[in-house]
Amino acid sequence: MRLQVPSRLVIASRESRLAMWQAEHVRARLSLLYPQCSVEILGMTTRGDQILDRTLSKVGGKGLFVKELEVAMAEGRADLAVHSLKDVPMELPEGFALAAVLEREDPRDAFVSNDYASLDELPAGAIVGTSSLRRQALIAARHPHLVIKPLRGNLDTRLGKLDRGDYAAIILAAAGLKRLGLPQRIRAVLDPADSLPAAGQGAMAIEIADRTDGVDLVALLAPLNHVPTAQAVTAERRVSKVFGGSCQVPLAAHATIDGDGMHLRAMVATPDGKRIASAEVHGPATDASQLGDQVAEKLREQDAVAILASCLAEADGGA
Ligand SMILES: NCc1[nH]cc(CCC(=O)O)c1CC(=O)O
Repeated sequence: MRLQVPSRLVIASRESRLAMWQAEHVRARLSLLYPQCSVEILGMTTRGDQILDRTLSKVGGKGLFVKELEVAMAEGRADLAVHSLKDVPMELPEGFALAAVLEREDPRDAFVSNDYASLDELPAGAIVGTSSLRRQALIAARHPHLVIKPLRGNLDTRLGKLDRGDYAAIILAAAGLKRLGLPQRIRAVLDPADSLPAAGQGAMAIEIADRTDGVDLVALLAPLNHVPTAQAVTAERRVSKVFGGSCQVPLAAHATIDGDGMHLRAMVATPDGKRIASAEVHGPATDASQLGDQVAEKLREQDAVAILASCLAEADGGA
């Protein structure tokens, strides 16, 4: 059966440099696949981009970065949205779906500093910037002598705050720095054994809305879907979903694929890093969701629910 290729496709994207790079990457690949189709990018500002003064977990979480793009699709102003998968809520609203997950970039966290080469080199009291509760908990657990301060904004804003001297070092996703052509800013990549990545970190996803015009976007986007990455992030996001599916808790889930096999590791912690539960499972990559459930079950056996309950209580009290 021949695919019906529309004459025009519009990609909705946030306007940060990273989001635009990602949208342009998808645009270029679709243009190569479907030269007869004009692929355009519609840039837009989201609430998540506007609210820069508060920790994201306190103002509504991940959905803030995707809502406006979904509205554009629902209103027919865009056909697809390109996201950093890490920012996509575990459950999409009715009528939306992820159509493809692209091959993952480096999923690790990166240590960025102008003065120090690694977390181990930082002196007691040094200020480390991150707004991720996961990174905060993991740093606090291993480096209790460091001071963690919130750091928001897009990548350029965050690097600017480091360069201005507000922090001794900051932690960012290696993937974003690499995509923006800034790999030289990475002084050290953190070993996933020490800093287990967030679910979906380093992967891009394409979201679509249900439509009635007969255009099969899932089929059109299929060549961009990278099966091992899709399997890995299915397992990771399953763990996240089991534990509430928000970014309001320190939770990590990271899967690697070797041939047909998957190795899934996951962790939950209190924000101060004093209590950590971690677990891992191995199994067939095709059983991604079940592996996610299994690792979640192991975390539960280590009191994960109580650990997360204590940090949710803290978030409520600290507003
Ligand atoms: N929450 C912000 C965000 N969402 C995706 C990335 C980086 C790229 C990626 O993980 O794909 C970042 C920046 C960061 O965590 O430093």
